[in-house]
Amino acid sequence: MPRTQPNIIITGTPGVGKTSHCDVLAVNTGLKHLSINRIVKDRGCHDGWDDEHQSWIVDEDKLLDSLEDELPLGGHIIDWHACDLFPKSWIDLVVVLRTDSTKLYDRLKARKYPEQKLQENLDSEIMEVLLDEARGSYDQGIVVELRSDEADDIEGNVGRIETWIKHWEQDQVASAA
Ligand SMILES: Nc1ncnc2c1ncn2[C@@H]1O[C@H](COP(=O)(O)OP(=O)(O)OP(=O)(O)O)[C@@H](O)[C@H]1O
Repeated sequence: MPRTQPNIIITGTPGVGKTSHCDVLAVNTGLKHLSINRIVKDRGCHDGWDDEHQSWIVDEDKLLDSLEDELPLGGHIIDWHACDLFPKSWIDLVVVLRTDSTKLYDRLKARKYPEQKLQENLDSEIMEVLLDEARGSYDQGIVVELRSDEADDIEGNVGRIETWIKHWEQDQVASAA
């Protein structure tokens, strides 16, 4: 059955501002904010804790199994630092947030990230790893790169995404008529 509400991935390097964007977008649109980090932990979609990287070792099959009934229905904002595992047929828009490396350094430092993890994330942002992943996994037309340097960017970006949602929903109605 065609979706009446879209599924949107908000992705990017840790600290780039995904949660900050998703929280506002969820309030403004009523779409459901799915924090994949929280789902991995709460639904046990992992093979234990990785001490070195201070993160859960994600079991992608379990994660997809746990999402396969709800996600294809639409109406979700998917918040994660990876995007390539979600089937193309589930996803309508992929937003890759980007930020300046000095700003990212300050944000991760404020979160007391260990030096190695901080450096890995900085490298990942500089090398555009998430942007490449998004472009390699989805049609070019649905991948959008947005800046998340200043607090004002959040409001502007969310406004742009809300406009996109309205157009998407109008297109769905038009193509169903
Ligand atoms: N556009 C922005 N301008 C200024 N500060 C921001 C911006 N976006 C996020 N921040 C700040 O950066 C920090 C990290 O933001 P946030 O938790 O939203 O990032 P994230 O990408 O969701 O991180 P993670 O992947 O680790 O969950 C927070 O302190 C937040 O207030």
